[in-house]
Amino acid sequence: MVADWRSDEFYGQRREELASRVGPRRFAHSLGVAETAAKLARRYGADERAARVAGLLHDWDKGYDDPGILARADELGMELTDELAAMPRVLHGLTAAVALGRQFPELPPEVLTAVERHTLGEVDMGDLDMILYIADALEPGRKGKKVEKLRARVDELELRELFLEVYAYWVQLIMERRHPVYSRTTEIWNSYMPEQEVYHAEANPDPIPYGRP
Ligand SMILES: Nc1ncnc2c1ncn2[C@@H]1O[C@H](COP(=O)(O)OP(=O)(O)O)[C@@H](O)[C@H]1O
Repeated sequence: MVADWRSDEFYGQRREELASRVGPRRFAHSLGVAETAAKLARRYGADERAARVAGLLHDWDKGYDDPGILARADELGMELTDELAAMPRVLHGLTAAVALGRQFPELPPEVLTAVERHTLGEVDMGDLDMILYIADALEPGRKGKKVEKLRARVDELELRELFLEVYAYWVQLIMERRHPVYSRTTEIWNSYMPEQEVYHAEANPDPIPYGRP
């Protein structure tokens, strides 16, 4: 009998399983993400337990190597686009969401969706989706000046603004590392941008009269 997903027992059991699914560094990262997500949930008025559980589980499938994660997606009956099949590093959240949903059907859809979206993001992300995305980037194990700057902005920014700061930082990092960028990244980014005011050129107040000799 599986314990209620909100219980400490459920958390403890998944935590133990996770320790055997990923290496010690990834395990420590997952615990850091869980705690950071819970803090962000408190700060932004979201469900703390859901955030902590999503943080713990987000890298559930990160232990697979590239051929392994492709086989995992296949076993789960997932149909991948050619593009995603060529980017195995981004698949672990997608497979984990499907696998966890089947193994623990009592997990709420918001938790599974947040796990699914934690790497690539998506248009129209919910609060928990954004919280997990941010926590993954800002947990205490992530080092660097930019990460520290972003962490310092948690108190100051609304959730959506903080998410956009972190998303922009990640996309920039991917480009700096000369990695391919997922083709929907621009669509996702643009979906959060306000409608641009259409620029109307002013009529030139001093036009050169057309046809002057
Ligand atoms: N929009 C994107 N396009 C291509 N690759 C991406 C994109 N977003 C994240 N990635 C890559 O996916 C991999 C896994 O990301 P993620 O799970 O967020 O990071 P981590 O493994 O460091 O926790 C990383 O190599 C990251 O650079």
